[in-house]
Amino acid sequence: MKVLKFGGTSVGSARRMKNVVSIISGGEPKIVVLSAMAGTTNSLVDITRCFYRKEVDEANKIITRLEQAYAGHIEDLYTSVAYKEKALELVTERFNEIWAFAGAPFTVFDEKVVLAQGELISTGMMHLYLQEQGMKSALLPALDFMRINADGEPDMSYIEEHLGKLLSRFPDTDIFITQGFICRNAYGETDNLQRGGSDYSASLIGAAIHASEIQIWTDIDGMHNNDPRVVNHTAPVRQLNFEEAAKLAYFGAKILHPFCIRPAKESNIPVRLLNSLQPDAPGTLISNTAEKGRIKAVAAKDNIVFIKMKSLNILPPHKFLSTVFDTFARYKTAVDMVTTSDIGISVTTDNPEHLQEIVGCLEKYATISVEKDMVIVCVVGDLEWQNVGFEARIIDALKDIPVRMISYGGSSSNVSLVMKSADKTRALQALSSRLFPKPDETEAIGA
Ligand SMILES: Nc1ncnc2c1ncn2[C@@H]1O[C@H](COP(=O)(O)OP(=O)(O)O)[C@@H](O)[C@H]1O
Ligand SMILES: N[C@@H](CC(=O)OP(=O)(O)O)C(=O)O
Repeated sequence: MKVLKFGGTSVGSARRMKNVVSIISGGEPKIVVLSAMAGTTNSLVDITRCFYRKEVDEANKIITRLEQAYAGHIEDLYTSVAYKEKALELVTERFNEIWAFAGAPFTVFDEKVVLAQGELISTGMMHLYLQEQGMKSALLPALDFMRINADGEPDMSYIEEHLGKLLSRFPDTDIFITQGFICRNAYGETDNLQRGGSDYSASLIGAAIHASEIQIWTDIDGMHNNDPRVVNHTAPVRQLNFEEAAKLAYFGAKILHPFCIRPAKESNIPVRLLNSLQPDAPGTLISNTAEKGRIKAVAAKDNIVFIKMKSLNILPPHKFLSTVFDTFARYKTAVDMVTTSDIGISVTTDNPEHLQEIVGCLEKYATISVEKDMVIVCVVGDLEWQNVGFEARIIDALKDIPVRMISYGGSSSNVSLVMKSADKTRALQALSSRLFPKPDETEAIGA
């Protein structure tokens, strides 16, 4: 069985939904994971903000606009009056759930319920459309099997058991539709896997059912060798190993959710990134096959804070390092990159929530400077240290750009560099020109 995930852009209109149906019809049995229609979750986030601020009129406006948009989608998607009515009933029920919060005290639990509506609507609409087309499908409610534990980690044994039971109820069905993104937490409340989390849902489902392949269908022909929103003439990378893909996702390649690779890697299930607008394009295959000696791609992670700590020599060097890391750990603040010297340590984080407290604790032992609006630019590929030359090419590409910190050696699949956000575009373009000189192929190291 395969798992096919279609993102918000792939189900973003009636036409796009019909296109998804042409992709999922026929072939072997599959679980189809859908995101909310494009823009819906952002609108739901806006609605929750209004609810928190008690801006009922503004919330009403956004809800009404969204509800009208769905009325239009229903008109475009279904042919018969009977199915249009059924769909309208389904969508109205979901919107009533949202309306019920207007004007009432609003909590974080309510927020999760509002955010869940987008995926509940898109999957309900798809299921009805398949019925109208005479195609047999089953709707698997993600809230009945997708669960995270008290630490926010997926509860794999629960997912396996409950998904298995649900699937066994439909022995003659080949198309199963389910929601991405949404789940229940350890207390049984509606929760989610964080923004963009439908990829993660697909990968967890794939691992739970030991799928033969996980396909992530989006609006671009696979992972490109640089961010296509920033750089012109990027090209798809045909093959990545799990580690390279995980690094790119973690360091900002938006096409994949950062957590999505781990379950697939642990179960050794290939992940294919495909374009729902060009279903025959080969896309990118992510597996444990490594291609030797190639720089594969560049990605950038925004909103990074750079923290430089110069020791006041109050603590011995070994104690200084452990005190720094203990302090970050106490405030549950992960660091992305670290460099040390004889007198100090520099780190980066994407989580500034407790930065003031952390700096307050460490100021007794170090002179600290904090720089915001930084970016991590990450070059990914087979960068084994014996493959001489790759560092020189990266540094050469960035020769005109001030680089705040460089990190290599923690893994041999990436070199990461910290710089100001204002220099990101220039840096990504320079790296593309130097590392991938031709638009349709990546360059071998040393070539
Ligand atoms: N390295 C990259 N390769 C491909 N796409 C990328 C990359 N970096 C950023 N993107 C962006 O990711 C987008 C697809 O991800 P996303 O918007 O989450 O899709 P979906 O709506 O299908 O979930 C692409 O349209 C592209 O602009
Ligand atoms: N709808 C959710 C989950 C998701 O993964 O969406 P997409 O696949 O469109 O990035 C979000 O917008 O965060």
